[in-house]
Amino acid sequence: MATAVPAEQDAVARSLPGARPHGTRPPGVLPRDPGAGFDLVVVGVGPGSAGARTAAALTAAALAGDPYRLVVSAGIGGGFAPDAPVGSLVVADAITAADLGAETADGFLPVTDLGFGTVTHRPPETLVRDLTAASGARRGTVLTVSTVTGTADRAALLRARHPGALAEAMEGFGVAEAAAAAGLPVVEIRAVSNPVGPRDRAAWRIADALAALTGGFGKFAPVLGSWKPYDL
Ligand SMILES: O=C(O)c1cccc(C(=O)CC[C@H]2O[C@@H](n3cnc4c(=O)[nH]cnc43)[C@H](O)[C@@H]2O)c1
Repeated sequence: MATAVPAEQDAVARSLPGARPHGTRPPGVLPRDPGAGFDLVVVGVGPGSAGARTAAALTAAALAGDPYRLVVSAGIGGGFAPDAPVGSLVVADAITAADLGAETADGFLPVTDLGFGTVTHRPPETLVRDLTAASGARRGTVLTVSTVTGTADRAALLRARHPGALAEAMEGFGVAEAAAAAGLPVVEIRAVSNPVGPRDRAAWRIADALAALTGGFGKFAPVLGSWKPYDL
């Protein structure tokens, strides 16, 4: 379970009583209580830090002979109005790097158009379906940005480029790249703290979003714990 900051980790952990910080679980110990199958990692803000720290955690677990089977990127995020209001939960059916590419005179080109890499990771459909059914969370694209959107024009441009986008945050694509490199499925879950648009940091409803994250994980945990990758 990768979160950017400790406050997000605490919000998730409140619904996963047996969860532990990454690296503290003795290899091979079978979980006995709900939540005990989850490890928590603070991966920092932004896709670079998130990717590096997630990759390090996945590699360490694999080398210890106790590899992970699913990677979850979770935290607060901005929501595109009116579809993802403040306090709502979004489960990503696509995790897309929104600004990974090149500006040209004719507009933005994703790196895939330049012949490199990928810009979207898709969480397993059955997992997205079961998480949304269990919680009432919305499903849609979650964009990963390196710069928080701060104007209505930029929000409109992102939505035009990504019509399925419900939310933006700063870590999902980095976490997903690390998961893909390790051959693991990934999902991203965001609780909306602010609308994507003109910057008004004072209006971010962080406490409400963290509470929504805690409430959501009470419903997500059984699904995440029992999900089998039969549709990969
Ligand atoms: O100040 C606090 O108490 C606090 C508690 C929890 C989290 C924070 C953060 O500032 C987390 C930054 C984190 O949030 C994501 N985020 C939230 N809104 C947006 C947005 O509109 N656009 C992009 N990212 C957003 C992001 O993933 C950051 O890593 C503070």
